[in-house]
Amino acid sequence: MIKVGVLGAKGRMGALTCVAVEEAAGCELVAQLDQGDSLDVLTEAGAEVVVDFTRPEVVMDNLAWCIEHGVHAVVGTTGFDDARLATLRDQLAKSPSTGVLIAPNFSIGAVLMMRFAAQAAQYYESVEIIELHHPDKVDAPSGTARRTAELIADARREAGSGPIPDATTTALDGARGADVEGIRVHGVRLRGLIAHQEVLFGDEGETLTIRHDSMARVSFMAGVLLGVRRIGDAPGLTVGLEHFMDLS
Ligand SMILES: NC(=O)C1=CN([C@@H]2O[C@H](COP(=O)(O)OP(=O)(O)OC[C@H]3O[C@@H](n4cnc5c(N)ncnc54)[C@H](OP(=O)(O)O)[C@@H]3O)[C@@H](O)[C@H]2O)C=CC1
Ligand SMILES: O=C(O)C1=N[C@H](C(=O)O)C[C@H](O)C1
Repeated sequence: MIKVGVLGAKGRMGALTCVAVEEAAGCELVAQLDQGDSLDVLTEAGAEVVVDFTRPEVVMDNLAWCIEHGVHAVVGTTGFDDARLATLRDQLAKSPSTGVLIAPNFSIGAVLMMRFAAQAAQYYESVEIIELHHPDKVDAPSGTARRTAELIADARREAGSGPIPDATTTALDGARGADVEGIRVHGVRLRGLIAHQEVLFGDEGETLTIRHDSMARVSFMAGVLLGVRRIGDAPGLTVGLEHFMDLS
């Protein structure tokens, strides 16, 4: 049995994760912590793996504690940039048997959408990303959109693609979205939505749109459980659930 603790257990994702872990074969839910609870409960309960669905402003402190105490972490919380990932690598170097998975998106379909977008990137002159979420989301653009833009930018660099054409010289603030490594990312917040993304590619005479929709948060649970089951055998830092999936 893998002993699992959940951080952010009263939140939208954390609460669902508690249920998923309780129902999962080979997993035991030993701690459910939220704002104000002491992380020491995790050691008292013998947690081997922690799932973090909290907030970008607290997740780094949670992970520092987990790494220091040799507790593996499966992280859905957003807000990771290169500087944060470098900090985690430094911390993990001092606790070499501990594993941390940072998964911008746990939905299998979203992981595939990112993979397909990276594959398509070299063939198109233009690309833009539209992410659409529920209005209670605290960060923009989404972690998924940032990651997708990074993967597309990497693929374009590798292919030697030129700059994306855009003749705009006059624009209201925000009209052209955020610039993530040269890729324009647009955010929509709309009641009724959960988590959705479109990646639009264009070239002479054709466009390609890759769209993924999470219609319910249960779509993230298979990926969370995959992370929980695999992280104990993956010391160090893993970024992206695709590393635990067979996508060859
Ligand atoms: N990777 C993925 O597949 C997914 C990632 N996410 C990401 O997960 C994160 C959480 O999303 P969501 O569940 O919707 O957000 P919620 O606001 O519903 O949940 C966050 C919870 O964490 C609690 N919390 C805040 N600080 C702490 C702390 N220090 N220790 C423990 N708990 C704390 C919050 O309490 P309080 O409200 O009192 O602050 C709240 O209950 C976001 O970054 C979101 O983008 C979401 C969906 C999928
Ligand atoms: O806050 C959310 O809801 C989601 N957050 C993640 C993100 O920012 O990409 C994953 C998914 O989009 C849902």
